Amino acid sequence: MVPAPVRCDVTGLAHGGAGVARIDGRVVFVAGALPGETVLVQITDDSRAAWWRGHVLEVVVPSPDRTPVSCPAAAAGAGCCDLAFGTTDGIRRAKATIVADALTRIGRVEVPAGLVVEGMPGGESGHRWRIRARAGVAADRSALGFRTIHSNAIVAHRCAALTPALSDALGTLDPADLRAGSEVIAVHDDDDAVHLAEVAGPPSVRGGRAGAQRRRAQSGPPRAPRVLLGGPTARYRVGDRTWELPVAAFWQAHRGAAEVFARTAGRWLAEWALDATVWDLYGGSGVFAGAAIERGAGAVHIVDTEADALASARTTFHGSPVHTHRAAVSAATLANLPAPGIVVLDPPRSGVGNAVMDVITAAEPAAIVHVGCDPAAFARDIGRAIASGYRLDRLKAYDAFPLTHHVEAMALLVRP
Ligand SMILES: C[S@@+](CC[C@H](N)C(=O)[O-])C[C@H]1O[C@@H](n2cnc3c(N)ncnc32)[C@H](O)[C@@H]1O
Repeated sequence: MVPAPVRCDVTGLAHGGAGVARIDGRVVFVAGALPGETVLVQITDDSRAAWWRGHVLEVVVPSPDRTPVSCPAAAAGAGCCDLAFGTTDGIRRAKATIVADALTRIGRVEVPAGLVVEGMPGGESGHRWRIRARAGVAADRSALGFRTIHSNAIVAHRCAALTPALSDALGTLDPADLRAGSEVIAVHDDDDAVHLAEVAGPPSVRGGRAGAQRRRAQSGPPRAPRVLLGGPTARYRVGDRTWELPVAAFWQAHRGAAEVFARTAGRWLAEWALDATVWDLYGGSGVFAGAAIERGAGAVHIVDTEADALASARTTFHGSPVHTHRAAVSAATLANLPAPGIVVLDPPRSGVGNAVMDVITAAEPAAIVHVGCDPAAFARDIGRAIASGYRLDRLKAYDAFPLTHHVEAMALLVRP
């Protein structure tokens, strides 16, 4: 039986973007709610004893930070911009609380007072973003657009996070020319060029392994990216340095992100960088390697699993003391590197993990910079380093994914 709607007060925002409320002492994560609001909630998942999930049916008392939904695709149900119904300042305040709470609760870290989530150059939406976005192709190839939350249905509205040029380019595609289960990667690069490429969508959308095999037999999604517009590679710049990368390869989504993160890391590391050996772990094409080289590093070792990113780094850093290692970051990989003076970590959402953090702290670099896009994993890693004797010297958080619940945090850890 569907539970009756419940009225409740929302006290905070959880990592993941849902409002946090309590019903009879039980935590309820409420999608579509902002801190400070009173809402009528439809419970959608009451299967656990500790917490439930629900979504807003009606806002009874709105937060002063509530706005009309600023992303047309999100307003139509797409999962792209999940917090496009809040003011920039209000959402940033909530994200700062999420980062600080994670550090305190999970990392057991004393967080400096007044942590703010800083804005990025280029504004909150559309205009002048360098963005890499994925749009899905409907199973019956009738539509191209963004997937709705919790379903594979497609919403063919513009997403506010995309540059107008990207939205316009996506609008020129005829989904009937694409393959069912595909996704389109859209990139607006630093030459102002727009690139679109068709790639295979995630297995859940394609129907799992069996579905993928069946569709491949019926000319399913392409195995390698298929260029639809522009070229196979995109060009990105940080300072005077240029990278050329396949369109589907990783690059920071926000136009300002690579520059801002590299500048912050470079400033933080200046004290130790001269002639230092630097590990740039999860280093991709070497954005942080560039910051270290600029500060006079003696040698930089980039470790990453992606061949394309490392090939691009070798071209960009030709003639510089930058070495690439195609491997998963692990105790075994790190054992083969020369001892570091500095370590930079920019892992995927899962973070670094205790085992690798222990290897890094045991190598006793003077400074560690951690860049994390998942507050919980970031907090766990920072807490682990502090438990091994490091001190949190600097902490920053950036609104690198405006209109969404995502946030990027950076920490400098030093050996006292
Ligand atoms: C958040 S990106 C950062 C890339 C780079 N620092 C940048 O700013 O462009 C994370 C990187 O980790 C890499 N990666 C993911 N899992 C990995 C693993 N287990 N070992 C090494 N690299 C990994 C990905 O290929 C990706 O390049």
